[in-house]
Amino acid sequence: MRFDLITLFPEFFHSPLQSGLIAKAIAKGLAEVHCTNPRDFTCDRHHKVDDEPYGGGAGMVLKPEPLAAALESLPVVTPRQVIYLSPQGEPMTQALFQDLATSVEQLVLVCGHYEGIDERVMTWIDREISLGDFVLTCGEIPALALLNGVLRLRPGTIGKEESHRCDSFSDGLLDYPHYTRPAEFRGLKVPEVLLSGNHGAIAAWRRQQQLERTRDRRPDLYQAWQAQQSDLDSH
Ligand SMILES: Nc1nonc1C(=O)NC1CCNCC1
Repeated sequence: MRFDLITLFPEFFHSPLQSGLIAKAIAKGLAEVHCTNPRDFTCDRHHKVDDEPYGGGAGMVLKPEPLAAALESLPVVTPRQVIYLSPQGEPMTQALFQDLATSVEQLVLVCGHYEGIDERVMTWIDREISLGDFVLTCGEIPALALLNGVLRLRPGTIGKEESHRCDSFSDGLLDYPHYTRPAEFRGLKVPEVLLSGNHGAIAAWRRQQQLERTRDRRPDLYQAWQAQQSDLDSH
């Protein structure tokens, strides 16, 4: 899988792509990551990538020429999607990551800055995606989150030490609590059932924990899960 990051700050990605499972996946050749800086596609002596907004107002807007030139400079690997990261996009979910991990071989991620990009650049964009309903200083953080979440789902990225099982969102519920040695820590004990060796009881306890946590913390997810269950029960 090829990731192309359109970014004014390629150095932002150096460290996070050099550690952990993502670095291992890249080293194993499961993915290649390329950064392209729109500033390299400017023609003026100041290498201008942004300008004042038409219609006035605060802030700056990323100019269309450098972004379009950067996008057009990329090799094309199909199937591909060109994604603009912005708060106006569809929200990132595990289902969206699953979709991208299984449907494309190239992901181009355009990282926004300032007030945003000139709307005419949307001509080159397939999909707008948001990390969440908040505003950051840069689109690189959402781009990194998306790269991480999608590459994690590609075969070979996570081994037996971590399974996609914990993608509890994939079954619509939050994850259950986890414990490891020691059995007692500062007077805090591990739930007895987890020490029982009774795999049926352990599975039932974990499922119950998922349901209770989702009900208490994310009523929106819980409601959707209940609706999904009633659909399944009625078929
Ligand atoms: N939330 C977000 N999901 O994707 N991008 C997001 C974001 O906040 N981008 C910033 C918006 C203001 N300009 C700099 C980039």
